[in-house]
Amino acid sequence: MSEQSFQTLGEFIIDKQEDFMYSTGELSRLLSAIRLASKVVNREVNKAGIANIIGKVGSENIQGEEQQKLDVLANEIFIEALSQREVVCGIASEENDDYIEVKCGSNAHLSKYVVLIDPLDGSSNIDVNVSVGTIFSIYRRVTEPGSPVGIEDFLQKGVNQAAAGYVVYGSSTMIVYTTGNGVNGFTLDPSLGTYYLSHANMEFPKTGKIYSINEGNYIKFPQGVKNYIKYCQREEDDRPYTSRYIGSLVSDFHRNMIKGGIYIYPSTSQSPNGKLRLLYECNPMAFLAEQAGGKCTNGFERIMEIEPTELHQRVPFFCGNREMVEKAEEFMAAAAEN
Ligand SMILES: O=P(O)(O)OC[C@H]1O[C@](O)(COP(=O)(O)O)[C@@H](O)[C@@H]1O
Ligand SMILES: [Mg+2]
Ligand SMILES: [Mg+2]
Repeated sequence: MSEQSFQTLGEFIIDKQEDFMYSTGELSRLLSAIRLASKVVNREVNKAGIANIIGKVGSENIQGEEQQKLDVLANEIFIEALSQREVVCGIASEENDDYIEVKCGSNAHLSKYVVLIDPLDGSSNIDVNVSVGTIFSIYRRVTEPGSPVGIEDFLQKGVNQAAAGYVVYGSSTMIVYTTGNGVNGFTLDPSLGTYYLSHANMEFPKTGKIYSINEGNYIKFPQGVKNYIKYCQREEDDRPYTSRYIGSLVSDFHRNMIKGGIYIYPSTSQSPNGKLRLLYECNPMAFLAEQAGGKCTNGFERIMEIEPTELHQRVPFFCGNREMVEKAEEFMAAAAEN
């Protein structure tokens, strides 16, 4: 089938507008702004080695992480694309200490959407040409359109997300997103600069055989996680499972959603809340996982039911095939009893 017979992302966004009774097209324009920004970032990622955008900028973000040049560049590209189109009234990003109130353009403050982004996910892989990503989460504001944006517009439970998704900049570049009606994936044809629907109605396969965790931290893991890893490695039934860990959440999640698996970033003795950020990493991946028939918890409770208290708060993260996450939870509960 030649590409012109595939549905484009632009066509899909318009078609799906009908899913929303009183749609104003605002969410469609917002998704289109993300589509555009992802193409610009894709171009930069592809030529990173020759465009002097490899390496560190020499500054740290609020989480004390050294910022990579591509972290900062991707952040600027997404913020500009979103704020120039009056489609959002506020933006929060991993690379910005505080949220940004979008003022440019006369009507931005009238927009009913806020966006939370991880502009470049998997930063440790940028310099070594391993796939990285972008993660986004979209909410309707809780404050009145026209009034100043407030932190409460961002500190919403994941269950309130209007849409969420990621871009994976890998051997091919894809956008995968949901608006609560299933998960769809689109592949970029760089020669035309067009995304095509290549993965309709994505779902976790019934069973999974892959576990993804940074075993280098094994000694610091909770006993429940150590026991689950041993369970995955035991030679019985359909095990041992295969260990796969890219070190980019987007890429590890994408592979596990297609092949079947579980990704875990647990608490450690050093960081009791693990590493991943609730609002712009865990909630969007949880929305996608649940829409694809999977499950996502902090080892005990549903990620999307966690009440956020801070913009950059971290949570332990267990995400993937439903039965694999439930098995991991069994080990966490059993260890918690001891
Ligand atoms: O190197 P570690 O500790 O295993 O952490 C890897 C994890 O950290 C992350 O890189 C954090 O995301 P950022 O790169 O956006 O900060 C995830 O993508 C990845 O899964
Ligand atoms: Mg990240
Ligand atoms: Mg990041």
